[in-house]
Amino acid sequence: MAETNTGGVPIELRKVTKRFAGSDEPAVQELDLNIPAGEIVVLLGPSGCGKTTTMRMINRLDEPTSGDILIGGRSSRDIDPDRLRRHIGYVIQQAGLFPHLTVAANIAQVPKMLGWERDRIAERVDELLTLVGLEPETYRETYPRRLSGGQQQRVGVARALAADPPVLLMDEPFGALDPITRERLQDELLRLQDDLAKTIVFVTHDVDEALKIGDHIAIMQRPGHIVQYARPAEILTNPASEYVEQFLGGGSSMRLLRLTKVGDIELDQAPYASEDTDAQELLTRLEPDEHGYAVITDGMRRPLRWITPAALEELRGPIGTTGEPITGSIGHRMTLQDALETLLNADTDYLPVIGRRQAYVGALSLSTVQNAIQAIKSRERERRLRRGESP
Ligand SMILES: Nc1ncnc2c1ncn2[C@@H]1O[C@H](COP(=O)(O)OP(=O)(O)OP(=O)(O)O)[C@@H](O)[C@H]1O
Repeated sequence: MAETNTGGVPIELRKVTKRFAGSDEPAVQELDLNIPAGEIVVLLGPSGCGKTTTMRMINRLDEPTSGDILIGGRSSRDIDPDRLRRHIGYVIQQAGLFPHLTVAANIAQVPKMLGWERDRIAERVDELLTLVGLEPETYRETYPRRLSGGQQQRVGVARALAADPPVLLMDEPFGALDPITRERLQDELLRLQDDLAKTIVFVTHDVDEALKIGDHIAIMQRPGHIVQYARPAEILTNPASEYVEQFLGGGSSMRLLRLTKVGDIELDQAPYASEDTDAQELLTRLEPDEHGYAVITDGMRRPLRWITPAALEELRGPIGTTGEPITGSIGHRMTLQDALETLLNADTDYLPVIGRRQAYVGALSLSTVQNAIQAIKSRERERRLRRGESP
């Protein structure tokens, strides 16, 4: 897998303008954009705002009318276009696979152009098929028409990654897929990116896709310029203009539930203690706290049991194995939405939240989530008030 571990390079667009012959307004106008190495940057905006043109200028499928594009610090004008495209993977809607070539031959295109040995290519094809979740034995010799849309898209991603390019351009890659396949491929792209750390420019006009996939999002407006460039949470809580707000549409609170990680909200700090803690000592910590329970943990602070004040009152000496076993937990990286779902299906009204190495970091109940939602809403209200709009 050594070859799939090359990280990305930064891309910088400096006052890039593109005018197509015969059009009055430019497709892209004096666009500045810094794309950090190893990040996914999403270009988001309505049809015709210049997303695709911006992307096509990065690999020189379109040439800028003016301005400069630096890739890894080098002006793209100084790089031969063919060479440039071999170092930039490109994934488009409906994959764009060659129908008369097998899956393996489709993936092998760039390595072949680079003159790789047959064995090396074959090995790479199998490695990539596995990477994108397709069994090489089954799919290697298949033709694209026999694959589902999702499978074709996976092959498209494998093909783009073939020569391990530092940059991937993805133009609405999941646009033609059904919602379930689309979500699955988004998840897999994020999982892949955890290992590969490519610089990815991703075009979409789907707000939810952008919020989920992007490390940063550039919201574009016609004619071809950026109105806000920020992290997803910042865009939701602090849209730069009414245009951005309208483009995002309603439901920002629900979106924040999907975006916010459990570890980022204020958790219920129920006290915890190990089994050898004196029961009466733990009781003194519990009462003034107004918490109805404490968490008993092992030596690594992993949660074992719940214990109530009533149970502690009966006890003298160490707590030992008293208490009710904890049957579930919530990971600190879970989204609030998933945590809510887990809570609603749990046997208890609260669940421990575990952080690194499964250590207890706090507890979550419906009211903790409700408080977090309220905090999000009041931030939104404040923002509207500041702008002089009615709350
Ligand atoms: N080859 C071309 N010749 C002339 N005009 C073009 C060409 N390509 C794009 N345009 C124009 O440039 C503008 C931006 O187009 P572009 O495809 O970049 O937008 P987009 O945001 O990607 O839109 P969509 O979401 O519909 O793909 C549009 O007005 C489009 O008509």
